[in-house]
Formats: sequence, C-alpha cells, structure tokens
Amino acid sequence: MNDVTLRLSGIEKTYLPGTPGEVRVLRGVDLALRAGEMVALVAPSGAGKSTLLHIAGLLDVPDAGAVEIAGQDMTGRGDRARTAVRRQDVGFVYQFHHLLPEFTALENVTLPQLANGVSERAAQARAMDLLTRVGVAERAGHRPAALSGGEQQRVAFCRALANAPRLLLADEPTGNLDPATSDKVFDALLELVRGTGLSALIATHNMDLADRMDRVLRLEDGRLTPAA
Ligand SMILES: Nc1ncnc2c1ncn2[C@@H]1O[C@H](COP(=O)(O)OP(=O)(O)OP(=O)(O)O)[C@@H](O)[C@H]1O
Repeated sequence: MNDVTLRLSGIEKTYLPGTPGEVRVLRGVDLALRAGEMVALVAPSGAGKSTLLHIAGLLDVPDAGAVEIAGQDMTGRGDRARTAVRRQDVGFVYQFHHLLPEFTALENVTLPQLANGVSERAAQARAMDLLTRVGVAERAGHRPAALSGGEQQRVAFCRALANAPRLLLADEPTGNLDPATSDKVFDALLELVRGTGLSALIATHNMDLADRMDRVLRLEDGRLTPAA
C-alpha cells in the first residue's frame, strides 16, 4: 500500500544470543506508519527504543521480520541499497545534535544535500528556507558551539529534513532541553513537518509532547501496543 511510509512486520532482535548476557529486545514488533502521520514512541529505559529506531532507519538489521520503507521491502538488500534508501528517504534526529562542529549552521544543513547531488546554490537556498522557518536564520553563520541547546536542535531538525525525506526518526529530540524550550523546539518541528506528508516516529519521555502527536505507542516486553 502506497500510503504507508514505514511498515515493520514481526521484527525480532536479540543481543548476544546463546550467551549468559542474551537480551531479547524485540519480540515481534508490528507497525504501519501512514504518510503524514506523527507517532510518539514511549518506552521504559532499556526497553529497546534505540534498537527499534536503528532497525527502522536501516542502520541495523533485525534477526527476523521485514522493514518496508515507502513500499520497498528492505529484507536481504545489500549495504548499497540500504544506504541509498536511508540517504534519500530517512532523516534522523538524536538527543544531542550531532552537528559538525567545524561548520556553520547553514553549512550543516547544506552539506547533506550536496552529498545527494543538489547544486550548491539550490542547497543553500533550501537550507536558508528551513532555518528561517524554525526561527534561526539570523544564526545561520554561527558554528554549533555558538548556539543555544534549543537552537542546535532546531538546526538538527533542518539538517534531518534537508533532503526532504519521507520518514523522520527521532530519539528523545528534546530530551536535553528544559520543558519550556522543549515545547518551543517541538513547535518548530511541527512547523517544518506541516503539510509535507512526512511521517515521523519520535521517541520521547515527555507525555505532553507525546499527546500532541497523532498516536502514542508503547514499547514494552519487546512489542508495540497503543498507549492507554
Ligand atoms: N550491542 C549491544 N549488545 C548487547 N546488548 C545491547 C546492545 N545494544 C543494546 N543492548 C541492550 O539491549 C537493551 C535495549 O537497548 P536500547 O539501547 O535499544 O534501549 P533504549 O530503550 O533505547 O534505552 P534508553 O531509553 O535507556 O536509551 C538494553 O538492555 C541494552 O543494554
């Protein structure tokens, strides 16, 4: 079905199988994320949300089950195909910004586009547009160290969306910010996402943010269930 951006079917993952340290993290995870849908992922610490986001974003492979992105079944696909789909269709944001420290905000949002073959002029124009929409245009020439935590995360969102991916995966994207800043940074994300048809799976401990998304799913005992 074309309106499903991310489909996970029967995903299983065990670390250190067959050893005393064995951890069965995912035990049959199913998910269908529709185009334009924003879903919150809540989970107790250590429940496996990072593992799940890495598998969904093609950074890791499951032991069993299938990952489909924009209708493409990635099962058994080689590194090149996985990297190509990841670069084009997936954007990541983490708790800490992971921006390149020696480059300005504008360059951090421009560079991923150049890697995808966009001309420098077009890439810079798109980067400025994204930075403007999240309210950090006047900081475009600054390096990450000269930005506040909230500004750094705004730039990180712009970078994640620079190549207009279909899927955004975020792991506690406002987790290191105070509640008021966290709220504003989340507003900035909604501003970027609105009307684009982008689907997002956003892990958060913040239930106020979770409740602002279309659905809330809980990862517990290796499975996803709708949160009460
Ligand atoms: N490479 C690994 N080898 C062995 N065990 C691992 C590995 N990666 C993760 N684990 C274990 O798997 C479980 C899930 O890890 P994961 O990082 O996915 O959890 P999480 O829900 O993101 O946790 P947190 O919210 O604390 O960041 C944890 O018990 C962790 O210790």
